[in-house]
Amino acid sequence: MRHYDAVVIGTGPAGQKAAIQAAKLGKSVAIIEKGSVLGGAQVNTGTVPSKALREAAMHLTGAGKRGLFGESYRVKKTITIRDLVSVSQQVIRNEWEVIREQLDRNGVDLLWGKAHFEGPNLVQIVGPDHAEMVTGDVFVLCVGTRPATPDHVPFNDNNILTSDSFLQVDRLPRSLIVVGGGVIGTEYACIMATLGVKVTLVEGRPKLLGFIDSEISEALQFYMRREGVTLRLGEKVDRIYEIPEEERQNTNGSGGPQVVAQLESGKTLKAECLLYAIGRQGVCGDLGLDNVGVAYDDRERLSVNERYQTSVPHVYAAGDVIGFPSLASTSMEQGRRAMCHALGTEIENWNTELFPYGIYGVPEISMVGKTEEQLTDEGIPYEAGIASYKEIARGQLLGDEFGMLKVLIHQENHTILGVHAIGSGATEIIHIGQAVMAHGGKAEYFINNVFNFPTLAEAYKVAAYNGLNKLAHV
Ligand SMILES: Cc1cc2nc3c(=O)[nH]c(=O)nc-3n(C[C@H](O)[C@H](O)[C@H](O)COP(=O)(O)OP(=O)(O)OC[C@H]3O[C@@H](n4cnc5c(N)ncnc54)[C@H](O)[C@@H]3O)c2cc1C
Ligand SMILES: NC(=O)c1ccc[n+]([C@@H]2O[C@H](COP(=O)([O-])OP(=O)(O)OC[C@H]3O[C@@H](n4cnc5c(N)ncnc54)[C@H](O)[C@@H]3O)[C@@H](O)[C@H]2O)c1
Repeated sequence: MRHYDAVVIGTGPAGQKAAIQAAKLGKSVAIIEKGSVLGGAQVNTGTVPSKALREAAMHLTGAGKRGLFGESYRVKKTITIRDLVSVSQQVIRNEWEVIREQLDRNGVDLLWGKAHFEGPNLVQIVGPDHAEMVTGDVFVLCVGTRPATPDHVPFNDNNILTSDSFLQVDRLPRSLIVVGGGVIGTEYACIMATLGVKVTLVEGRPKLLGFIDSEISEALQFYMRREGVTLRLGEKVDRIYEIPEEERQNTNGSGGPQVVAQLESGKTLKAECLLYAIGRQGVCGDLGLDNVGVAYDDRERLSVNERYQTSVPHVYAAGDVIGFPSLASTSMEQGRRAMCHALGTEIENWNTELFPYGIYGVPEISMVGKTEEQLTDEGIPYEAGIASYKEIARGQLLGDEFGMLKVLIHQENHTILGVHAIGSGATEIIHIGQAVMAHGGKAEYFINNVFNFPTLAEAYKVAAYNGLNKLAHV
């Protein structure tokens, strides 16, 4: 039986970085994967395919360039699912190779099969054609999540779909109901609307993306409505069912409605497909955690302390399995930090407050730090400095007249408390604000330093002037 200093379960972003960190610290490490491919949700069903789909949609429809070339600008008249999928498959294959090479290069043992704890330090791995046992001193559980699929929704892989099965659909539906205005629902609603699909989004709360700054979500909602998306906010779905085939053919013909969503308010929505995206569910139930003494909640997720340690000291967890924010970006860093602590290597920064969020809707959104609502609730005095992309030469060059950057500035000491961006490059330029915040920088930093011209980064300077000018008049 092989013994390892560290054993990681799951090859998603959390697991990859945990395993490589152990190898870099000179430890023997194994990583276990139950699927047939590497990379978890990030590479196969989540981040990469959805972003590849978005890039393809943006490129093929010319969206984002319409401010420059006119509303009717379109690169390709008819877009097939093949156009979209081919881009995504190429990127996914490349990611598999990159992960494989990184693991090999660092001497991480990759063990294929489903991991199951047989004792506190003993794991059985059952693969497609073999089974083996390994022991480990420390474990990092990075098993991720799967889409929540409540029993009352008749999922069928054809027209009532989760975000996993949505990627397998071989046609572009003419109409789509999206249930859930969280990150997945919002991103796919935007992508599909860009492709010309008639989208209706139902969200139980009064706004999309509950955790983002309200001004930004209002701007997003305005843009989505302008692109033809119907938003049913503050509404919940009561019942979802397929229209029987006979009725469909008799009344609608092909491409017509196939699915009905009845809302609690009494409204009836019909569309060719429905995407159900109301959150994700853990997969800890069949890990054998009873044999270790680690408990999981009713959604099969794990609780950890600030060092990513479960209630059993040698067992750590990172990534989606520990809940919010459930991002590939944060999962990687959680995995790395968990492994460092497990192997007795302290790292300097345990701060999670500057973890950024990137939401790849159309338009793109990003944030770091506090929202206006949080600052108000916490009684922190601030002023908002705003730059509209209309005032930025690069915004004009890109044809993005809609974007904006908002910098929240402490009223007294002028430190930066939060940065919120919507529009082209939002997920990139956010890191400028993040770096300044990490170093305790003030709004004056943006005024007193020169930025390349023309860049979107210039928006920081304009926002800082705007905020400080307002403060001068307080
Ligand atoms: C549609 C969609 C879009 C997304 N877009 C973004 C985005 O743009 N940016 C972003 O930052 N995040 C995004 N995310 C979130 C991101 O994909 C996840 O946060 C990330 O993949 C979580 O990483 P993880 O390592 O925790 O788990 P996962 O990536 O889920 O990987 C877990 C791995 O563990 C394996 N596993 C599970 N149980 C066992 C077992 N018993 N034995 C062996 N192996 C096991 C699984 O097979 C899987 O490979 C998106 C998610 C979705 C669904
Ligand atoms: N760009 C990114 O970083 C990215 C992209 C996609 C997904 N993800 C991650 O994937 C995870 C899952 O995303 P998600 O969007 O499925 O979940 P979520 O929890 O973010 O959002 C679910 C939404 O559904 C709503 N809802 C719940 N029940 C409802 C009902 N019956 N009717 C109408 N609305 C209802 C909730 O109010 C909530 O807004 C998230 O944690 C997210 O971080 C990240």
